[in-house]
Amino acid sequence: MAYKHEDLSPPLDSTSSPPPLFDGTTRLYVCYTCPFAQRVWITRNYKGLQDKIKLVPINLQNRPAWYKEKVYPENKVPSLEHNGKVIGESLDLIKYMDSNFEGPSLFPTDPERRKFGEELITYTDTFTRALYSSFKGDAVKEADAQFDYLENALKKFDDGPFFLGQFSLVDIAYIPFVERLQVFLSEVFKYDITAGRPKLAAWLEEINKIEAYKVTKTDPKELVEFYKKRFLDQQ
Ligand SMILES: N[C@@H](CCC(=O)N[C@@H](CS)C(=O)NCC(=O)O)C(=O)O
Repeated sequence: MAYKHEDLSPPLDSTSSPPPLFDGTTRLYVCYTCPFAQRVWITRNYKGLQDKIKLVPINLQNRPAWYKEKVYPENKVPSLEHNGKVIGESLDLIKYMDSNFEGPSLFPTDPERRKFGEELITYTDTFTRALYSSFKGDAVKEADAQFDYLENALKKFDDGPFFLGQFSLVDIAYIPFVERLQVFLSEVFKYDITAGRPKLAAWLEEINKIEAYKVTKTDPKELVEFYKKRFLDQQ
């Protein structure tokens, strides 16, 4: 099926009125640069749900008050307004979206693959925490350990370039963070995450061909600047 492109609307800020909440429309609240929101945005796109799930971008720097008050008291993105309820947490949301909406399935039925997939999805928190907390310490050593872990995981099923062979929720859980870490580690630490890791290199090459993901990418220059300020206190 051909990918359905859409125009992205500008983010809503403190001056914007809320959408007509709980009118039966399914809405995915995101921030275009948030890696957690990106997971759910990719899932929506890959399943071809552009017409069924309306994307509502929020400006997190200048947040509309109604978002916390009327939509999601946690005041974070992503969140999904569906069937009169609002739910959050990106890893729960990608599973929820895969199970409750039409479109290609993003999790295999084979028990061995499912078990490994769950393990890898759970590991994303360890992976990101270890790397993000290493930037002021031994970032290279931590990057070696964490990207070796991914390289080994990619060796498990060889009937496709993705973690469970075919493209799945596991790839979606990791790619927003790998996208950011790849540019940041390369720019700041001169560290190439794909050097000596052919599986990871092939994974990135294939994932970058997927339109549903490509349209969600953040400008690498913007990422590096933001990460420098956020993690290295550099202006
Ligand atoms: N555990 C959450 C994390 C979501 C999250 O931290 N999102 C950030 C943006 S990248 C956010 O909304 N931050 C706003 C805030 O914490 O006030 C998930 O997986 O969805």
